[in-house]
Amino acid sequence: MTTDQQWDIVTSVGITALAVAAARALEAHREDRLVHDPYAAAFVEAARPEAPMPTTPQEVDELAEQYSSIWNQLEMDQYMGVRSRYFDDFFAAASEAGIEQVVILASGLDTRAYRLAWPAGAVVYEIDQPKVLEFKQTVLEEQGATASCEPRAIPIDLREDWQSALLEAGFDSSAPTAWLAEGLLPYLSAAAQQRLLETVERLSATGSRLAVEDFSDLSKMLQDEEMVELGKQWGIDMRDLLHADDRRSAAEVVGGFGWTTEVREAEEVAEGYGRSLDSFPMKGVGRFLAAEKGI
Ligand SMILES: C[S@@+](CC[C@H](N)C(=O)[O-])C[C@H]1O[C@@H](n2cnc3c(N)ncnc32)[C@H](O)[C@@H]1O
Repeated sequence: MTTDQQWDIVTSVGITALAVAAARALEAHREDRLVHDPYAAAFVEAARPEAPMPTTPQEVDELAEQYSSIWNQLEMDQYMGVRSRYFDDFFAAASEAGIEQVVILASGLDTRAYRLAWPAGAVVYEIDQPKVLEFKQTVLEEQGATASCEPRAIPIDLREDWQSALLEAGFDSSAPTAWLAEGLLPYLSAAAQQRLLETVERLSATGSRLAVEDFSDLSKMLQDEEMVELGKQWGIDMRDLLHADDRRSAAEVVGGFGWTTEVREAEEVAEGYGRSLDSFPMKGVGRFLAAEKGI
């Protein structure tokens, strides 16, 4: 991103959060679904984006002519299902290990705070832009959503001093934390990504865990005309929004802090869930990192 502007749920990078919610809504209709997000479709319905964002297979069919050829080719929902499930499993394992403090960086319309079973006493901090979180809260209230954790919204830009905002909201840096950065890093410059990971390291007690959707080569994504075309339909210029500058992977950075790291290719993770990403255009680009801060 080239400017420090604010955005809402239908503009700039905000609309990518809506698109991800639409993909999760579609996932819920699959017989072999990997996640079920009961609120995803309601977000799309409430936002009324100008670009069509199908949330049911019927809508995909209806929009086939003008839109879904791209949607289908991208197989976005296939990938999002895998990605969502992988990070759901990450949190299940963290809860199992006794971690009760969670921070979701760039939470967007992620509803894990509401749809996952959390241990008693768990607190889930969600950081994103103010208007995105405001929209999310309104829809969740309309839906009567309840959570088994205590969700705490931190409305701030992640390029600003979010550390202070988090601490002011009650974050305990002496307790182990489970962190997530899903669908975030491409929207940060290399320098902002580095600062973000340094802040995570600074705030993490021993035993903390971090999961990241990492990318091997973002420039490959930007060379994909269909991806860029899809962005245009959403009113965004992917080449302006995404940073393809040279950077160290998140695994390299946190590995350098002494964390243990496990990196898995998205295709391999998908196979483990019985799903193929063979025709996914970002093939070989997406990977998932799970890291832990040891003693
Ligand atoms: C593709 S969406 C992913 C949302 C969510 N993590 C998910 O997977 O459903 C990208 C999100 O990153 C947020 N985001 C991007 N840059 C940000 C920044 N500098 N500060 C706060 N949020 C940011 C956007 O507002 C948006 O919600």
